[in-house]
Amino acid sequence: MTNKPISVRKVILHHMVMTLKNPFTTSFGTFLDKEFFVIEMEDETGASGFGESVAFSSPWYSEETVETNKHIMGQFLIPLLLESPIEHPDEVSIRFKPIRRNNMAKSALENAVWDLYAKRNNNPLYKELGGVKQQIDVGISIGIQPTAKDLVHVIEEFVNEGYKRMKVKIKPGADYEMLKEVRRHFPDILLMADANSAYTLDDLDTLKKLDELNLMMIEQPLAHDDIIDHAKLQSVLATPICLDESIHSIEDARKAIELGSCKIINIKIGRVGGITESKKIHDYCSQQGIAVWCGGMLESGIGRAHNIALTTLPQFILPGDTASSSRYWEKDIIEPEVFVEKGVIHVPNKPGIGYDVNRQVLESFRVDKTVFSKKNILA
Ligand SMILES: O=C(O)CCC(=O)c1ccccc1C(=O)O
Ligand SMILES: [Mg+2]
Repeated sequence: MTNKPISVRKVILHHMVMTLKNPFTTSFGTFLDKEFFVIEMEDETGASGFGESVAFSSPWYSEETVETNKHIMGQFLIPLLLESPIEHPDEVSIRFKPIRRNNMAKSALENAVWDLYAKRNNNPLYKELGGVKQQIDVGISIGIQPTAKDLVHVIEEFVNEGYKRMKVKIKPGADYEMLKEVRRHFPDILLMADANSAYTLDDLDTLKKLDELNLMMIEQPLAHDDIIDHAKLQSVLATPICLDESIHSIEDARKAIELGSCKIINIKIGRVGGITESKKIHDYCSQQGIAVWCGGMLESGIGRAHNIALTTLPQFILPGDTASSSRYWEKDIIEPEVFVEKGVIHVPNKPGIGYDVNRQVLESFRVDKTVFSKKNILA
């Protein structure tokens, strides 16, 4: 396609705070709102690309936070982008290599470059990525509920809305009995559990009992940085293990697969440092016959749009966590909002991420704004 290199002229960090429609409880605690950055990146033609940082306000899921993202982007990554033109988005992760880890900060900026690149080519992002699906299947992730009865009630609602797969957060004390009740009410739904690292091998008896419930998978039962104990656990469980927190790169994926630590991988663009790395993991899993799906980080519409584009790749065999905007937000910052119909999202065919940013709504949830340009960086 085209190929003038992209000269990034300006990067704007829109610091956002959006209130979740419903509190979301994991094994670590309850979220009431989401704080993040919308990255707006302007090139030499005045075109803009958008990305979203997915780190949370506190470092419970990984070590990154909103504040560390700002520090790393502002002090280290943005200067590397303003320094010289970019031929292709795949170069961004190479340019960022001297900076260790901080994958969510890297991903937020790389995703904006991908959007900009696709827009300059007048092509939908999913086509730039080699996506093949016009529609994608989605499931939903359900926070820990006070009682089994509440959980059954919530699931019933989402079954009726047509979501293709129900994922339930679990933790010790809110696991087997609750899921058993769900299974009793819904013998046939695609059901899985996500522990966010709440167990150890000392909990083997509880984890083995979950095998009775015909779960599609159990996501990240053990430590966030482990692949060894997961391999031990997988060898005695019938239920497939899916890794989330433990996988930060294609190298991590390779090692986990070689060890037998999991049978499924949840790819989150932010966790692995961007779309380029996500594609590498996807391609590797495809060769190895490992199914993947796209996880979520309670994103606004911009992050959601990138997830949708990625999910059009063929090895995204299992429904992901990218539910409709209205599941999370009274009003999303994109136009149109992400809409799930009978468990399916129809992939937009407009250039770039395929959704427009609603400036008015964006500004209404913005608490701060920082502008980086060649001038103020190099001065
Ligand atoms: O609906 C979503 O965006 C995903 C919900 C979810 O499960 C989740 C939300 C926040 C942090 C981690 C996770 C996870 O997948 O572990
Ligand atoms: Mg998870």
